[in-house]
Amino acid sequence: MTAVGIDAIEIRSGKLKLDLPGTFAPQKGDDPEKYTKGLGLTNSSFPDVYEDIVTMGANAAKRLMDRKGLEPDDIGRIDVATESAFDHSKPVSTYIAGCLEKVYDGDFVHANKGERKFACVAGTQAVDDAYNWIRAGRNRGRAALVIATDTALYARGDPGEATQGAGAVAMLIAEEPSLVELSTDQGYGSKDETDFLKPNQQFPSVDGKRSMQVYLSRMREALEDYESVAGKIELDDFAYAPFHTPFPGMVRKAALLAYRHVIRDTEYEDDLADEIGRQPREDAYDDREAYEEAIRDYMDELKTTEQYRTWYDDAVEPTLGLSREVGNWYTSSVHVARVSALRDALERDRDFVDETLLVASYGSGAQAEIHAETVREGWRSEIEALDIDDQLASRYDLSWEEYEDVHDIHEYDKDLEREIEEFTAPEGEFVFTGWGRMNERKYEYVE
Ligand SMILES: CC(=O)SCCNC(=O)CCNC(=O)[C@H](O)C(C)(C)COP(=O)(O)OP(=O)(O)OC[C@H]1O[C@@H](n2cnc3c(N)ncnc32)[C@H](O)[C@@H]1OP(=O)(O)O
Repeated sequence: MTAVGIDAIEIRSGKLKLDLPGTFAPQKGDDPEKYTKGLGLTNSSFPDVYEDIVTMGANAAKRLMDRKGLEPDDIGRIDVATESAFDHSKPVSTYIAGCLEKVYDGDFVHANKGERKFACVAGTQAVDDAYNWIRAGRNRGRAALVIATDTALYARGDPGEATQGAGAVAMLIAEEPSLVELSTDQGYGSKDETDFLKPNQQFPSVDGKRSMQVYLSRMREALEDYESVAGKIELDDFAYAPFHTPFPGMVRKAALLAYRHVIRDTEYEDDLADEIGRQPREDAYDDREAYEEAIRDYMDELKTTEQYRTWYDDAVEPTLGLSREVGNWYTSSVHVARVSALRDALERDRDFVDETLLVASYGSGAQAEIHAETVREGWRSEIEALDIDDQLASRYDLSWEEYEDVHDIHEYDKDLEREIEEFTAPEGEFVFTGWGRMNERKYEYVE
């Protein structure tokens, strides 16, 4: 079977940053370590006044197309995943295609365009759609452009305000990919939940604590479903496990739960038995409450063991590198985690071809998806080509007053937008220039 997967990837960060321990924590009267140690975040990427989901997505896509030497005719499909759309009818992919057509000779007239919605898991779903389109033989030799893009902002004062972010990831899905091959084994955990939603509003309604529980429950179901098709997960089979990362502290919880599940009835559990005992089994307890308390005690001990720490430090911690610096990017967050893992492999000069990643995506509302990917020959040059370090280093560091000014314009309030000056000077990029006659948003390319 011809390999299908991610051929190339580009990341575009918002050009501003909010320093969480330095700028945000003092204003909230919080200990800075709540952010750096508790949530695991140092900075949030933030969009400048001329940036939004279209500009970030188009800028990521343009860099990808230029680097890979692609013309519009090479692309048969453009799918955008976002939770931050500003239109209920016209998909963001049409705006992004319109931007790209300003700078390329050809056009995307014969490309199928769409928009995927299921909170943060939509980015992975769009990758799946592209994969299925190619597998079905409907691509006519062309590749798919998948763009996950979000301005992940919360209402001022919401606890989620600490986990904001803004950025886009563009991925080229193609046959014989350079970066990773996707496997057909997938597991899902999906239920109707009311934990995080945006009913006709740009900033979300969130039950933060509940959303964390829902994340863990759906992940467990997805893991069980994955094992039902792919067989029991062996810890040593996976080099890294990138998770959807709203904030690294969430992944810390999910990884511990996943580890407990995976080692049950294995030699890893046996090896730990002398130190912390065996995992509680439900049938040994009179009621669910006592069982759950025993599980919590076991997990508290498990996370301190050298065996667990070693696995976590090798397979999970390296996936969090970029997230700590950029915050939650919703639909692209798990794709940023994958890049962090591959960057770690590069830094450590790992011989990495044919290694496997276990990728765990999640979207509120709620659905988790878990699948495996295999690293391909071209991974090293793809990861070396990223310029994300330069982007992060050149972000404009917002003061508290500037943050307060700029935050609300990304709720797409037209009156506010005219009043606020940009913080950075655009160069060689797509920018938002204002609203049109039919309330459409307008864009230009600035040389
Ligand atoms: C959108 C999605 O992807 S859904 C899945 C995840 N959900 C979200 O991201 C929803 C948006 N986020 C939120 O609503 C909020 O940020 C929340 C609910 C996650 C956390 O908000 P708060 O209630 O303000 O934070 P909380 O008091 O729980 O502190 C966060 C962590 O920092 C720890 N902490 C607090 N102070 C400190 C400190 N001084 N030093 C070290 N750690 C600290 C807390 O113990 C907690 O860690 P724990 O959960 O392991 O105990």
